[in-house]
Amino acid sequence: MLTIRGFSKSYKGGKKAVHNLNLTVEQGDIYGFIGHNGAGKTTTIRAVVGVMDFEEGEIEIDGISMKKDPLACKSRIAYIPDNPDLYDHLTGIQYLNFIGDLFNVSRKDRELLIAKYADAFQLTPHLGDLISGYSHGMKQKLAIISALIHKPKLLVLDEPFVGLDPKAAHTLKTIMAEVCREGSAIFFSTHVLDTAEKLCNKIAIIKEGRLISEGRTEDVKGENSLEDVFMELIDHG
Ligand SMILES: Nc1ncnc2c1ncn2[C@@H]1O[C@H](COP(=O)(O)OP(=O)(O)OP(=O)(O)O)[C@@H](O)[C@H]1O
Repeated sequence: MLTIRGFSKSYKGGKKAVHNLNLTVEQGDIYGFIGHNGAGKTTTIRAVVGVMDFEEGEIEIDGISMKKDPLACKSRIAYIPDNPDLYDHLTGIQYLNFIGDLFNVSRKDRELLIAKYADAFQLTPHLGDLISGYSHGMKQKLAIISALIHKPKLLVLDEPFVGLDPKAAHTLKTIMAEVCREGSAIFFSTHVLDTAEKLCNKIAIIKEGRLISEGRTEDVKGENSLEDVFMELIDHG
């Protein structure tokens, strides 16, 4: 579903943020991408979803090259950045309908899925309110619902648990597992190692722009906790 081959990125005037990164996310995977602040997670994610140009390497979504056919790639992706910037002058439901229109979601599917996910995130009573009046967590929930209603093949989330209350975080974990069982794939960054350990079937650890461990969660962590392995690799890897 997602293949990254030999991806490198340098920012203008800056050092190399990511070096020769290779990884593969398959259908049904919940793939956790972890690393210290400044390790290169957001840089990689922005290239994967096609909002940042890159010169070195290849990124494919569902077998399609992001460089050659970015529109076809983006139609298969939903991306939730760490600080979603939504349209403040729309109400929640207007925003969801706007996204539904963009992705050609049928009226029937739209109504069913909005009702399902807005209820799960307890956002239904607020869908008629302007987004400008939403809290950070409510905006995060709305962004997540907007991503789910068009049933993306690949869901890419940057720090999705930041700003969510414990109930909403639990709801999101349940939904992430459900959509992957139904055939989507998820690639997400997180600093919440407990959650990554429990939720992800695959993990990649990035340090200073280089992958230092990658694979099935049980192979990456062995008999240890993911936190212990992460600390060891970050300090001595
Ligand atoms: N627009 C930019 N211009 C120059 N350098 C940048 C830019 N964005 C990121 N960087 C640098 O690239 C490196 C990787 O940053 P990135 O945002 O990808 O890290 P991250 O792993 O997402 O970190 P965090 O966990 O803090 O969000 C850092 O050294 C950062 O300073």
